[in-house]
Amino acid sequence: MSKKPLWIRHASQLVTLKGSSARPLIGKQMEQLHIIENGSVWLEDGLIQFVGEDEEVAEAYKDRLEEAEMIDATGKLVIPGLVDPHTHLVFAGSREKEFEMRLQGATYMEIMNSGGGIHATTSMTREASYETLFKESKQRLDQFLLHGVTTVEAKSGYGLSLEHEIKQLEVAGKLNDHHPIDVVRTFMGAHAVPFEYKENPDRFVDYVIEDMIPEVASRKLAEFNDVFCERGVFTPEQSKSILEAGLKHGLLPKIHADEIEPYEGAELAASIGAISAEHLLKASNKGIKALADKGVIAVLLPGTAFFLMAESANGRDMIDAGVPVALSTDCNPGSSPTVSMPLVMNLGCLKMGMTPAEVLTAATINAAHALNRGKEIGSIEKGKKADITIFDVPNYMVLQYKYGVNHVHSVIKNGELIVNGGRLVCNDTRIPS
Ligand SMILES: N=CN[C@@H](CCC(=O)O)C(=O)O
Ligand SMILES: [Zn+2]
Repeated sequence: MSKKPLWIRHASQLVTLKGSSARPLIGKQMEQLHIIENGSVWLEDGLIQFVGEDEEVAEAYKDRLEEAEMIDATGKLVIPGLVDPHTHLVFAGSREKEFEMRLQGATYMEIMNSGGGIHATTSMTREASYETLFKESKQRLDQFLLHGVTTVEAKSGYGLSLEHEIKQLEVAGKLNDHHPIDVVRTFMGAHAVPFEYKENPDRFVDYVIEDMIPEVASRKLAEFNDVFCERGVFTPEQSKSILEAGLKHGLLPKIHADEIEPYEGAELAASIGAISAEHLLKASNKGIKALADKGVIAVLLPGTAFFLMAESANGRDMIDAGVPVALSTDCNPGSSPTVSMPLVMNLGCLKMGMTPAEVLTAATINAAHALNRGKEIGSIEKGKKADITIFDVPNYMVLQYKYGVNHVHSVIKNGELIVNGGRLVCNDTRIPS
């Protein structure tokens, strides 16, 4: 943790998103960014200490101004560090051949059912050593940082056996310990039925419930429990038992729901009290209403829809129905091999009818709530972690308008400048190569 205070000054726009730490923003609230012009923030001891107009901060710290390292944000946009609440960060290998097959007409499920897809990455991840998994995943984390992200979720689910699920979760834990980005772990043993259980999927469900969940929970390897509820993967009944078993062991439920077909996944998320329902491309109106009624956060993944050449989830309708919406990359080797939250925000506007203000809310404070961290991150307010991203654009509208460009100028994590001028400042000994 830096001893010197950091003083960010003269932001053309400082987007604070203040007042939203208790619960995610819904409806019109998602447009209320609480912007300060000529904004300034004082960061010290890893926390945000003071937020205001430049003169206010200068006055408050007038006896200590000389002590601080100053960042001049003139002409720049300053926002809370981006939060990515749905990734499959830890995996080995890549699947570019499947990409080509899909371009030639094969579908995601056809590839998976013929032994590719999640199964292919499971084989590569099982075979990879701990060190290889760490190295490949760490490179992705560096890329996330360069795209302005300061917290990511990481799901397991490419091990599909206790030994290999634990290996993935341990790698994610080590990344959290050694990399500036905070890595929040989700157990997803129910990501697919592995080959060895193909003839008896219910036995695999029992294995997840009786062996995997208790071990993962007792070793505190994850905070959340997720399941791929989709026709041909896990049924709503199987998903329910897996999520209930997790709850009994203190793992909060998340769910991959209604991605390829309508399957009442959103309804299940609401009835079980999941913290979030994710994907939702095919969620029914009834399901969307249930999410709104129960305050379940919809984590939407427009990069996945784009990459699968499918129609995006209807973010506009969900916001209008009162569902709290968050955005995420879904970073994974099959359906969304991207690390770019800025691109995901662009797609939120272009493909889901969300406004530039709504996508910012969805990628910061609402994403923080989807990770049960609304009180610590996601807005620029006194007492929160000093996680901040600075873009080389004068306002938040330009960030969405000039799409396809990485506008990140600086990233500050826990009060330390980690990315400067668009480059990793690699004098940090916590980042092993
Ligand atoms: N849909 C299920 N799981 C991942 C994809 C995993 C993969 O294809 O490797 C997702 O969220 O998109
Ligand atoms: Zn996913």
